[in-house]
Amino acid sequence: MVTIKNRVVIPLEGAARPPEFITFSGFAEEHIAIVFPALAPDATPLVRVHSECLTGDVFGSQLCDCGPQLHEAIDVFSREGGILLYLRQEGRGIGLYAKLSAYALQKQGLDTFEANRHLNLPEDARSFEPAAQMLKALGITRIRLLTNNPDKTGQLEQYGIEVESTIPTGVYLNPNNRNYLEAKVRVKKHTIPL
Ligand SMILES: Nc1nc2c(ncn2[C@@H]2O[C@H](COP(=O)(O)OP(=O)(O)OP(=O)(O)O)[C@@H](O)[C@H]2O)c(=O)[nH]1
Ligand SMILES: [Zn+2]
Repeated sequence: MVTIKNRVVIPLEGAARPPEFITFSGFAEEHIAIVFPALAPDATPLVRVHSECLTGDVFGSQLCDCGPQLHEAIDVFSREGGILLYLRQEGRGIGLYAKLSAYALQKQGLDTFEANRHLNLPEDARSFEPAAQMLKALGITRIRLLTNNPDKTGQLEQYGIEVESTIPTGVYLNPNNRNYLEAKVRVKKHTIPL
């Protein structure tokens, strides 16, 4: 059973009201929930389930859209409140080194999913069960979800979270991530209007 371990308030640059960073017991990875105080506490919570992307989240890589999606969530939640579940699932769960190997293959023409398979790894190794477990530990079973990925919505429902509505993120297209975004739409049916 996943339970809350600790809560600590951390002021963030640009966030008028500081969020709580929440740690958990019950899974191996160090997933965290970042809870921004809600303006309307009775409304269904707005949630972003974000998979770690060191290159995009920290360094602003243009090969994906993770960085701007993360910052969009932080901006919106800073204003309205919301819950950011930051999952330590680098590279769709295959890890950082494997993701960088997959990037090398993508430079040779494979798409993001073919590249994982070429490395004998799953196209997408993520389970979103920990996200559902974290929400339940926070006492939340009904959410509004910020995502373009239908698999996230489906898995959260499967693990007992009612997704009242799905809200798409912005479209963060640039010349370097077009192939990546097109593959997500073509293969995994992401709802990105390209
Ligand atoms: N293996 C691999 N992982 C990638 C690649 N590009 C980004 N990632 C990882 O993909 C994850 C983000 O997944 P996405 O499919 O972009 O988006 P999503 O989180 O499923 O869906 P959204 O909620 O709409 O953002 C992060 O863990 C990134 O590190 C890549 O080319 N190869
Ligand atoms: Zn990324």
